[in-house]
Amino acid sequence: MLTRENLCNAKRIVVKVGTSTLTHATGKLNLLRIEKLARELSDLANQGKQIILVTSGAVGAGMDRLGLKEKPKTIPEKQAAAAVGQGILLHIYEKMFGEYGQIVGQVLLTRADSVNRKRYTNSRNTLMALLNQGVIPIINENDAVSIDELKIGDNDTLSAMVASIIDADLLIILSDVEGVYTANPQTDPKAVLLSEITDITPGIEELAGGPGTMRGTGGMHTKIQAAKIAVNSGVAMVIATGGREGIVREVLEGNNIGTIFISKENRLQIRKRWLAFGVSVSGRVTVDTGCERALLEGGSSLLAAGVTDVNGDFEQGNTISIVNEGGRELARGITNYCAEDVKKIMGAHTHDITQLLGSKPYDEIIHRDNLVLLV
Ligand SMILES: Nc1ncnc2c1ncn2[C@@H]1O[C@H](COP(=O)(O)OP(=O)(O)O)[C@@H](O)[C@H]1O
Ligand SMILES: N[C@@H](CCC(=O)OP(=O)(O)O)C(=O)O
Repeated sequence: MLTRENLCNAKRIVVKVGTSTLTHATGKLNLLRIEKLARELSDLANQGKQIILVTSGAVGAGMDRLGLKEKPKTIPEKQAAAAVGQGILLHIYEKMFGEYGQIVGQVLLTRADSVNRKRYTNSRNTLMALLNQGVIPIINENDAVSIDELKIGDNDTLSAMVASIIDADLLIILSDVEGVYTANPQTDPKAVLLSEITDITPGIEELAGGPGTMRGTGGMHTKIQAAKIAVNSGVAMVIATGGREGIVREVLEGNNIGTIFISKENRLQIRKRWLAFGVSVSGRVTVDTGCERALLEGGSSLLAAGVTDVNGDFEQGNTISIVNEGGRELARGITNYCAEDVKKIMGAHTHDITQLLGSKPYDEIIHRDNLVLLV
């Protein structure tokens, strides 16, 4: 397990850099910063580390080239900006990494590449092949073509999914803020930096606000969601400022900077990681405390008797979240019943399902084999 003291042992490292770090307040690319990042990551690759860069900035770079002062409002306009900007970004990375003799390869992903298990495995194989040849994959969401339903939507989540897919040791998210504060430091001067988070409780999730600038996308909220994916996949995560030169090296030296999220000791099996994080969540069921205990401590399947509420319009076969009465997400899994049927059978005993629905195709709403615990 990685802690600050042994971060230097991280071998496979995903670094995510946000638009707020890659651009100036003018909206133009911060070339000096990109150059320094390329130099630092190339040097780490020279040391034998396997580095993956997840970069935002396509929409920002495209907006600048197209002379747009505000973020495009319609999806096609945003996609057009991304199409223009992605080329610019890659051209610059290719040039700057090339200065240090480092080969890079562009990989553009969408949710479709993880929803389907074959494509999930294929993405992993491609990335591993690049790493095995000493290439730094440069990843972004394929914004120009991804449709709403199959969008990952933000690169914090994308970077955590990538880290999960390739069994990374560490994910470093570089932003325009030092780490997670007790409140948004841009609006609350009394906010205090949290150095270490061992448990992502609902309280921690509540601290996280939206983006700091109109250039950023998800703010701290998506970074905390990303941390949930990372730690449950056995990947430690650090949020740190991308504004400081040498920041990645400092993190790896174990300096007390930014916020570290300690990963769970047991990495989920790959199928369970795919189930929990590759697929979109289509709805939510709330369970009572007895059911919570049975799931967490008893290794049980989810039965109708423990369900107290249903949200969302999910179908049989969709992935749904199981939350406790305090709203904490306990698990995710593939449901055997659609939302309408769960509403009819919630609170009922298994032997009453036939009477309530006219048939009972399954005893459990989610079978244990198709369920992943997240706490
Ligand atoms: N609790 C918090 N701690 C730190 N930053 C926060 C918090 N809540 C909201 N934020 C905001 O999140 C911003 C970083 O996210 P974002 O603007 O999306 O940047 P990026 O482009 O790096 O993803 C910070 O600048 C800050 O304004
Ligand atoms: N894929 C988009 C970035 C999405 C995103 O999450 O942006 P950010 O919050 O700046 O990391 C782009 O390249 O513009």
